Amino acid sequence: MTQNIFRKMNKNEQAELLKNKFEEAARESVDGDLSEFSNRLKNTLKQDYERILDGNSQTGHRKYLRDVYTELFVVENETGGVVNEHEVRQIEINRTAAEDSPIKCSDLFKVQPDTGRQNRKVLTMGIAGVGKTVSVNKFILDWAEGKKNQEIDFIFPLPLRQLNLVQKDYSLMELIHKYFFSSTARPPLLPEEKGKVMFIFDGLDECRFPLSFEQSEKFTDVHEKTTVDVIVTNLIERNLLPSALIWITSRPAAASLIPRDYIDQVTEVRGFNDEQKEKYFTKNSSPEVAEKIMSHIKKSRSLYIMCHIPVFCWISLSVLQPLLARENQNTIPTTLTGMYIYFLLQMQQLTKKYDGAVQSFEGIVLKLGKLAFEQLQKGILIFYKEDLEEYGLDVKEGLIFSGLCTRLFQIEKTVSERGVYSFVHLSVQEFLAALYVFLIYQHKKQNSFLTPSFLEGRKKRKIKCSLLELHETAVRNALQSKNGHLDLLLRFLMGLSLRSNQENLMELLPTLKITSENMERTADYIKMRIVDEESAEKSINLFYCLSELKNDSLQTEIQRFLSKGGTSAKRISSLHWSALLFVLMTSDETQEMFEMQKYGRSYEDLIQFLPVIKYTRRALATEL
Ligand SMILES: Nc1ncnc2c1ncn2[C@@H]1O[C@H](COP(=O)(O)OP(=O)(O)OP(=O)(O)O)[C@@H](O)[C@H]1O
Repeated sequence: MTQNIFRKMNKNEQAELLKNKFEEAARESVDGDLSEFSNRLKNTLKQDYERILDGNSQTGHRKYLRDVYTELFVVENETGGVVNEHEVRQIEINRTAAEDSPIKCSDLFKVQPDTGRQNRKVLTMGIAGVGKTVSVNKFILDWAEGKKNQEIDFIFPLPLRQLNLVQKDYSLMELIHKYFFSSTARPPLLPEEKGKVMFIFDGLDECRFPLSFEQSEKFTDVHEKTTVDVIVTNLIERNLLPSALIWITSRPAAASLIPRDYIDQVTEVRGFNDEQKEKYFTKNSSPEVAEKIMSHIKKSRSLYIMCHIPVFCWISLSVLQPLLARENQNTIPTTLTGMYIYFLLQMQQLTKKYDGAVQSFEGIVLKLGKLAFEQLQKGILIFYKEDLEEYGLDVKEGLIFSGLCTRLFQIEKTVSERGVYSFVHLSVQEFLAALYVFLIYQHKKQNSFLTPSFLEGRKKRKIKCSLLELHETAVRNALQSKNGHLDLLLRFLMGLSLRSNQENLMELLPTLKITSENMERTADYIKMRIVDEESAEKSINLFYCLSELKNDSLQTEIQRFLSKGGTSAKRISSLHWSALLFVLMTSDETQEMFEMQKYGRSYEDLIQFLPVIKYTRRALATEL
């Protein structure tokens, strides 16, 4: 009004001055607002992210992220190239190649000084328990504490696990308000400048709503209500808030849900390398304990390899720390199954300590195992209250919150106050699933892999099965699975068939009858399947199954073959050939360098050795 009056009075200069002052004040107030909201968000996130569910996630027993955090090995994920050098052809694959170079998560969205380019959308892949969520949490905490990436004004973490629970329609702004600023009357104005706002979608694999990219209509209004899937797809497609940065994490099997065109950079969390494993144990115990643990796990190749997965380090630490303190160290587990049996034993001891014998342990294990097995077969890894109730696990009566379950389960209360449950780790679900399959066989001689509809048609024939038949079905089912979702279950099932493991289980399940069946036929069946198996990953798993059965004859023969100089791999049988690949792929030496000329010199050999070449840092071959 004053401006208009000035103009009417022909005092244009004063009008202009006033206008400029007004605009400046408005700008300052938006900036002030922005930094106030940004600080408020930082405070909220700092509280939410300074502690993590460290493996075993009892409510109230979260650990400080900074206390447990150990640097992870993260790489840019592309394929390797070929380098020529003299008469030796070097094939550099993996880790050392430029495209596979290590990258820090905190640098993922930085402007690159040489090119001036900036990633706007990054997909970070990694297998279960490898540290994706922890990496995301560290990124958020570093930002919230003002340590890194301060050029970003707002970071909004929206884990898919939580978004699954949003059933009503919301606008993007309403969603942000609901999750992050519910205590204020209004949400902030989001800056439109490039790279100022960031959304993090952790756990794409847990997404329970459809993501349809190609057909979806462009949705551009941040204030218009819609369904959560439309918001997510349009943020990724850059229709909604095109200036925003997007970080998505996923297990590999689900990564293809987002077409690669929409992603600027793919990275992979590889877990801990050997040095980082050691650091993890030292940081989470003491140098003496860490040394003992390292020397124990190094004795068993498969445990050592598994420890590149942080969650497995956590399980190893929980199991081995008390065992190594004992005088009698003969009973310390050396196989995967042995480790998980001890893990369950510890859980039971803790349960007794706190709960008394409220529930029959066997009863709970069977219920949990049934849930674990049936849902694993369907690929479901997260559950709601109703899912648990279906298996007789009553949330209301507090069963789930008492002792054992709290230690095996992870409970997340979300904004909607609807609890989401999952096993502390997928491998725990796989172990309990295998235990269930084994116990059902023990009690009823039934094969849990056979569905009721399958059995319907065979009513008149005998339903009782032998352990060999059970093993054969389990192997067949695991080999048929495209994403390997039954691989670990199979390994545990084999391990559970061993007498020594069953003896340890007796402490947990006193009614267990020890099987005295001969495992030779199962081992022969596995060897037969190895010969026919084309996938390197699947054969490796079958070899691990043989290790769980403590049947290492093939490996010993191959080691002997190698120690004799191992020339002309061609003359060995196809079973031994697979064993050779397995031994090479799991040896420390090959990880560093693979000299192919020791085993073959033709192109056919090169093709055959590709799985090994993929695993090694440097592959050497003479001119082919
Ligand atoms: N960098 C790390 N330092 C210390 N411990 C870690 C680290 N990363 C992971 N862990 C341990 O491993 C557990 C699982 O990690 P995380 O939840 O990040 O795995 P993930 O890759 O997100 O797995 P999923 O796909 O199953 O969700 C953590 O609870 C923690 O105990």
